[in-house]
Amino acid sequence: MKSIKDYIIKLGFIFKEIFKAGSGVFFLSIGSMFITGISPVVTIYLTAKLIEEVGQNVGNESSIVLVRLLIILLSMLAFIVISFATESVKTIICAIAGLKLSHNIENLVADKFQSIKQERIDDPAFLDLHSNTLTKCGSEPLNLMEGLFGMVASLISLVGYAVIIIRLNLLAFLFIMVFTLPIIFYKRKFQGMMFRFFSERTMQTRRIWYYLSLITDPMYAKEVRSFRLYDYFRSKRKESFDDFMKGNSKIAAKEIIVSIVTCFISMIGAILVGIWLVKIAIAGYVTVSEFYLFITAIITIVTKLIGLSNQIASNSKSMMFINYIFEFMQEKDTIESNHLKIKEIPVHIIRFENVSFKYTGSDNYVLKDINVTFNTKETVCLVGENGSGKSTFAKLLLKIYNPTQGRILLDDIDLREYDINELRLFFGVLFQDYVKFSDSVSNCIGFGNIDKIQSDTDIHKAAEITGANKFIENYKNKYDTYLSKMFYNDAIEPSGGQWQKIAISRAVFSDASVLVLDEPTAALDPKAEVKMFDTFKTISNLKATIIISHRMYITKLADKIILLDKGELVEEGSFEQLIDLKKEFYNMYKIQADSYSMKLD
Ligand SMILES: Nc1ncnc2c1ncn2[C@@H]1O[C@H](COP(=O)(O)OP(=O)(O)OP(=O)(O)O)[C@@H](O)[C@H]1O
Repeated sequence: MKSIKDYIIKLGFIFKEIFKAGSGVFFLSIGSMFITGISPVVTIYLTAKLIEEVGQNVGNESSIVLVRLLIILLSMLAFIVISFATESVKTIICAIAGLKLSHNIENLVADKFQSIKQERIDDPAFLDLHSNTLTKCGSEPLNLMEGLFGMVASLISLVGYAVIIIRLNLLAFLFIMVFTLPIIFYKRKFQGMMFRFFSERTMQTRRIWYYLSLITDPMYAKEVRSFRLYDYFRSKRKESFDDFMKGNSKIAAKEIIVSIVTCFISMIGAILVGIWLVKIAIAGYVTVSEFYLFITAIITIVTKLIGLSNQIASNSKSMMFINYIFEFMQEKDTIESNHLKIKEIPVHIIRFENVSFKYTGSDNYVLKDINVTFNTKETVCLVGENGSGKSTFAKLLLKIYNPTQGRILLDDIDLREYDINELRLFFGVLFQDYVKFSDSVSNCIGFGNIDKIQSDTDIHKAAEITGANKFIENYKNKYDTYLSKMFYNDAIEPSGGQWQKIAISRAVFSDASVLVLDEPTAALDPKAEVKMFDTFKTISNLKATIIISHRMYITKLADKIILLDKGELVEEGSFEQLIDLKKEFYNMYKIQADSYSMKLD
């Protein structure tokens, strides 16, 4: 009962979306469904009528007879033309509305995706669902609608044929029906098996796609070619694909055999009833035109029933795929947000209180019992070895993840109490793996604050602060220059360091109170790096800045340095304090300083 209700709810959703995409499709499909449904029955009925009329009027060439025959003939043709025209228009309208429907459902999926927690996005099981949803959300809803209307059309035809056969003999009809039951049952069963196979192999399918992208995506071309990896990834893809096909072919082979056998079984009913019909026709119990009508109905009803079994199976498969969309839309692991606004005060205090964190699926704590307080007048530098947890610290502060234990407080209130959008405006960020947008320079910087993306003066100011203006102004179209050659031939591909300066400009352009910069100088040349040091001085005078860096000289900027080691906060204080402490920070600083004081001769 629950599953029927569930089915109806899902169908209701799909039909609502189809209606939104184009009510014309809906009504045309209903019209076409009726015409397609009754058309074959009407055609054989009119043909039988024509045979009967011709038979009764052999030798009678009166104009009344000729007109009557002509009317029957024209009715047949008119019906064929109308059904063909409706079907053609429906196909065209469906193709257009199908695009719109796919687009609308993709948007719903994208809206939902935006609300999913990062922890869940990191989960491979979620990536399976995500991939299944995205690959099916475009095509399956329309497939289901067309399939259901097609099924109703077949049922209408079947009712017509059933009426004809029942007029002949009810038992003959039941006899035919019983013999077609196996094919309907097994077709549905195999579609279920195929669906389960595809579901279980989603990760393998993703892997096949992953290898394809490695060998075809321009983004990977340089590295794959330089390391001569093409053959390796191609063979890995083939290996995965062959294994996938082995499983797929096994089910398909079984399905072919069972289809042929059940098809023959269905035909047995029709053959037996046909033999009986021939016998009663020879005995003179039915006329020639009735014989034509009945024999055509018997043969066609079986082919229609076989067709219906395919439709039922493919509709149930579509519905199973559509379940992915529903499962995705019902994801509960969404980003929580409360309503609290951030106070408008000159200095905010941020406090990590017994914060520990481990990533989903991992047993290891990446941050362990962190306690630290800093305020937004301070410039904070986070240092530590690779993997010590610096970026994770920043991600918790940005509320991309929540602490596994402990709390992060902003002005003594847990970050979880705040409106998430307030927090997103409060913090500006440069991620280590920042995005290189394919867009104009102006937008690439303006994305730092979408609400004032039109403000060219502020965009230019941000680029001046970071020094990005120097190379931007050399571009022919200045700030209107398109970056990355994804769409335009005359676009510019900035160098690694130039991209980094654009990304820092984006963070600077944000109206954030606190800037979090993760490895902001990693791609800069030595001269640019020294200049960027002055830039950070300027930025940190303008707003609170948290810098994560392996460049120890940057720590001179800091009011507070936090040193992490294997997820633990091991040292904390001003530059002078930590140097005087002569412990780990001192050692790290000294190693780098010594390595830079190389003799020039
Ligand atoms: N999404 C993730 N899922 C699971 N583990 C992760 C994830 N991101 C990072 N880690 C693990 O967390 C640990 C800390 O990583 P993090 O990126 O915070 O270190 P880091 O100090 O910023 O390192 P680096 O200086 O190399 O950038 C590492 O062991 C890393 O493997």
